[in-house]
Amino acid sequence: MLKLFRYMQPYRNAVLMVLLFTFLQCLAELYLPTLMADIVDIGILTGDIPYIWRVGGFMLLVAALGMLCSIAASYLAAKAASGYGQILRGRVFTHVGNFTLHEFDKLGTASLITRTTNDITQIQQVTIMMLRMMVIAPLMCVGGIIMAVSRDTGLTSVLLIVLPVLALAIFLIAKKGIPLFKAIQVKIDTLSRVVRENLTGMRVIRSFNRMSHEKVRFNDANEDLTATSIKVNKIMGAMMPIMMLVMNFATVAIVWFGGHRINAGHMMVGDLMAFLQYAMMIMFSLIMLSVMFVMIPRAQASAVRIQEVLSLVPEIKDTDKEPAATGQKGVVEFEDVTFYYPGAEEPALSNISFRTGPGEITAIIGGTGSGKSTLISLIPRFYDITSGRLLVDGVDVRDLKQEQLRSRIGLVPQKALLFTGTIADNIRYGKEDASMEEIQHAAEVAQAADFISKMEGGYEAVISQGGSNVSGGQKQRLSIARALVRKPEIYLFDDSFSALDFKTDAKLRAALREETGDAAVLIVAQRVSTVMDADRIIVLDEGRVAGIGTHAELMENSRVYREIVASQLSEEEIA
Ligand SMILES: Nc1ncnc2c1ncn2[C@@H]1O[C@H](COP(=O)(O)OP(=O)(O)OP(=O)(O)O)[C@@H](O)[C@H]1O
Repeated sequence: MLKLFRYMQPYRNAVLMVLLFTFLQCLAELYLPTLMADIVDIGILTGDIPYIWRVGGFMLLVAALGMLCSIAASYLAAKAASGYGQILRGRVFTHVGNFTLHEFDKLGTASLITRTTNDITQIQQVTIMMLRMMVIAPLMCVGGIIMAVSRDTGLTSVLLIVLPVLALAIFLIAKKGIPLFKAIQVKIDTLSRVVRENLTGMRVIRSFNRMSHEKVRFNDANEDLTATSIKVNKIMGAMMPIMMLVMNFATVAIVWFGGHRINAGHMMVGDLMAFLQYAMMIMFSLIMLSVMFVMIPRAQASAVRIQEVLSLVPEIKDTDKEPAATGQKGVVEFEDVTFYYPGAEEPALSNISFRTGPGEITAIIGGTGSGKSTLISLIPRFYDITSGRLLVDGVDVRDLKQEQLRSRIGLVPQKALLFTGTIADNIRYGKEDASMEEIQHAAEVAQAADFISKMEGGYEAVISQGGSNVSGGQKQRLSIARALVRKPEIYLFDDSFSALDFKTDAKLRAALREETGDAAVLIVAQRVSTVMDADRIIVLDEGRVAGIGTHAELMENSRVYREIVASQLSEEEIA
């Protein structure tokens, strides 16, 4: 947690002010019982009314100052902790933005969401408490002991018995509670994962009638979290009565022994009253310390999870080099590229070599799991290749800044994803400053203009979360328009025509050929009809190139390609 505190730097002054105000508040509170003892022992016993008024007035002043310090400290602590939370959230969000897909896989999306929200809130709340209690508890404890001893040394023997008992009780409670607090965080992760899968997979769950199964899964996670929370609350609930019991015993003991000492003339009534208050302060400060010892490990568990995210170094880093201009545009070259997914034993791609130039369409076809999407994801450097060379415009992709590289690419992913906002906003996502004409043109080429004009509001029609109010094919066409509006040098279509009917698919490809001009186009497809007129077709089989050439060439030389064609033609004929 201390490591994370460095992000509090901008609030350093506020923190110092909190510590100062809290310190002053403690001094005021420690002074009050002494003033009260003076009123009783001097003012009341001698009947000195002006003295009572004078010291009483001073007491009010000290109390008011203490209160003002307390308010100021609370306000500044809340402000500093909230700002700290904001900074932490921002840091985590930005850092996660640099992650490669591998790091996402490692931590899990659900866990990353919990870490950015719940864990940081936890740290934020504990920081508010810590800022205040860190000063109050030790100061009240030590100050209280000094003041109590100064009032009556004889009575302190009661404290010598009570305080160790209290400390032991606190230790036992904390020992039981701390592991449970750590467990809670992990259980919240599990619950959010179940909720997330349920909400995103609602259609599948319903269509397979798995509602009851999912309910059981949710209930298990929910009950597990509840059971642990109840356990923690039981322990915390027991803490207060135990503390109160010890404190009440201490009060009785102090009054009893104090009474005897007053009778014997060793002590005055005011001193006993002040002593009682100091004893309370000491005990309360111990309780405060115990709360801190319980809360800090809890926040510590959260801090470790945040630190884990922040210390994860993205595998793909930007180069410092400025690549020499090659004069090439719209060229992608694979030179003997082999790629293993992190931790995988078998390569997903082996010895891939091909070159696609400006104005050329290269299609990639192959069975499921043959490595088509993997090949496409290497070009924008979602993953780094294991061996060989991958060149874009004649430069190794590792020698280009990621932003530089990606600004040349228009990617249409396999799973079309839209963002909440209007249709125009979603297309403009590809090019921030796109004019309305450019947006409309992109939509026309993507064969989306027709259905957009039929929607209420046209380009201003609102897309709901995740694009649930448009069909799969419409979603695909909008994500194609988003890539087109960018006018990139390299188009990557990852199985982006699968949800389109044959007619729309053909119309779209014809329009694309005109639109893409000098750009390199890579199309991953399952349908032979989609790839037939490409300049080059790469047939992938279990991560290896099983043939490269035009449709006619492959029909002659490639057994795998002929098998794919044969299987699809017969399927279409059957249909
Ligand atoms: N994130 C990943 N981590 C580890 N292995 C992966 C990952 N993604 C894909 N793979 C593996 O890599 C291989 C190629 O997957 P890829 O998604 O590239 O196939 P594909 O040809 O695009 O398949 P499809 O047509 O079904 O989309 C598969 O065996 C798959 O299990």
